[in-house]
Amino acid sequence: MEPQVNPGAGATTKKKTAPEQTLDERFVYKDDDIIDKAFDWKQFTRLFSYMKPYARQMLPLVLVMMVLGTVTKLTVPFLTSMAIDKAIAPKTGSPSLTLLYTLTASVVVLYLIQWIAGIYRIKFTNIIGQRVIYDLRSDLFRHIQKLSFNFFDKRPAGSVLVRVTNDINSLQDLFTNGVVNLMIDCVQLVGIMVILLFINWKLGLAVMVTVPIMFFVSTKLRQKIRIAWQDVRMKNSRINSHLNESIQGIRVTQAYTQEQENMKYFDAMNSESKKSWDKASAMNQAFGPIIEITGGFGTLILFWLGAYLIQSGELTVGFLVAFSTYVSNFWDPINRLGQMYNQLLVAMASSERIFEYLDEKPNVSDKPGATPLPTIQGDIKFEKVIFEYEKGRAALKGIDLDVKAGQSIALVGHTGSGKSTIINLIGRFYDITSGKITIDGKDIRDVTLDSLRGQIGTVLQDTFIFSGTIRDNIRFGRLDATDQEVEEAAKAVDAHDFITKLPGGYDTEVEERGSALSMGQRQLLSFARALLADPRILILDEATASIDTETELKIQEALKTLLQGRTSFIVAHRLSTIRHADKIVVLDHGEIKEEGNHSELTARDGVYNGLIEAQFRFL
Ligand SMILES: Nc1ncnc2c1ncn2[C@@H]1O[C@H](COP(=O)(O)OP(=O)(O)OP(=O)(O)O)[C@@H](O)[C@H]1O
Repeated sequence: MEPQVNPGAGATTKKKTAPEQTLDERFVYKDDDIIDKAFDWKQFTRLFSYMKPYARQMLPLVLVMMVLGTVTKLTVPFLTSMAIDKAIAPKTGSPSLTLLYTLTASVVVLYLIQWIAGIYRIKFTNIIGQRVIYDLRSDLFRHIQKLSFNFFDKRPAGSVLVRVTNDINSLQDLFTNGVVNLMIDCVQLVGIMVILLFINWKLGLAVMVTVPIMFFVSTKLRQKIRIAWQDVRMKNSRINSHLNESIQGIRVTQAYTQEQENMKYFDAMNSESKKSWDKASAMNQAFGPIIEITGGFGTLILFWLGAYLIQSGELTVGFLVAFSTYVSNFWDPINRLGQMYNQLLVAMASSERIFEYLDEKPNVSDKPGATPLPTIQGDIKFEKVIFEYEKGRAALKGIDLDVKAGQSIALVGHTGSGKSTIINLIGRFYDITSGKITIDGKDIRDVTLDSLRGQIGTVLQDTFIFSGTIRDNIRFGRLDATDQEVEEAAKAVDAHDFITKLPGGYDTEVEERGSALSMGQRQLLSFARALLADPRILILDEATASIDTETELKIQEALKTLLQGRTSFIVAHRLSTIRHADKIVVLDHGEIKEEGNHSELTARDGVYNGLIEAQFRFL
């Protein structure tokens, strides 16, 4: 059977065994594109409010250039008609070469002005466009950075990326060319209409009969073309998602020899993309001839009626030539207006997606009147804390915990028992559903987020290394730290040795996510980073991956340095860490089952003992 690609979100969820499953059921990518979107004034004004800061300064210049360009353009056919009627074939008297030269020279000057006005118009509009896009992109990035974990839980990174890149880019055209072209076309259209009616109203009206037809054809057909191209974009976006996933998961794919299977799906998507591209491009090709035929119909009327009017003496040959030039200048703006309208609708869809993110409120934020948290001593208390990621499914079911300043707490429990949830709540990355968490007696919801998180150091299991130098990565803990402080922190956690052995020492550039460093090295770097930040509370999600004994010992020593004098919560995976903790909290399905230090808990022969036995029986 031909593999089918998924029709987007909402693909069947019926349970099937693997052999029955089609590829479209295996890979489900949420389609992010709004295919068709009606024009919305409110959104349009909001979008254009981004132009406001630059409009006063730049728009008058653009308008002057635009008027200059249009007036010169519309004057040329008039001079041509004069050249024919007055200089080349005058009704009375002989042809005048002097007049012809003068008119030709004037036309050259007009073209020159038109050209210069065009250059400056494009320059100024580009400046406006680029600044608007810059502001929009910054706003969106600034806002996304403030959004809560909850927002990112629900959205794949790819879809967020597409909004910051593709959707913003699709507005670029509108701001750089679209708006100004729209104004130029409107001015030109009105100008030409007035001139046509002025030269000969009968001929003018006759030619304009084709305008509504032309406008209708142009708008309708363009709409179809736009939807076809949107479809192409959507198919390509699915290819991107699959590509992204395939590259990220390439190690697993190769380890399980799933390359063929992935290829089949990719081929199916690729051919769907090609099909939709063929369709869109065929429509595009049909557009030109249809517009030309409609235009030809207008020209036919023009020459047929024009010839008649010349015979009856109501029109001169020169004016007929000028008329035909105006008419051909007439189709372009009409044609472009249809295009512009469609461009506007595409922009509407993009801006809707951008504004949806901009309007998204972080669900964890400073409450009105929140005060900065004074320097923390380190007492932490959980009182009857209940937390649900999703309504009705409690991840923590009434946690009571009393931690004294300087104590180290090891959180243990089976997978999914709520260990990571507890540490996420201390930094208020999620707000609790009910109960209370206090630090030094202050409810963490009453203090500002910055002052709270600024005093908590976090070391996650999957240490995130940013692209940049080793030094930059350590300094991420405290941006104003001196080079010496960076090195002291590295020495304290025993990372100095391996860093100095790297080709560039502290200035070695690490690739994105630090893939060139070993797990243990990355851990040590993150310890140095946390030590530099010198937080009163330390949260540590211990790495699960096993490392060699030597590094293990180094990490244990580094950990001791790091934990000294701080209140710490460790999601512990190593027996040595657990043993040294002041208090071990054993979690089970979101509840605390046991609490105490290692010797107390082992003496009890309860859940802890069973857990230790199951996890560390190989030790
Ligand atoms: N972002 C999330 N959205 C919805 N549910 C979540 C989310 N994160 C965790 N959960 C659920 O909350 C419960 C507790 O998860 P948590 O990550 O705290 O467990 P854990 O003890 O840290 O597990 P592990 O040892 O595997 O890391 C689990 O049932 C999990 O499915």
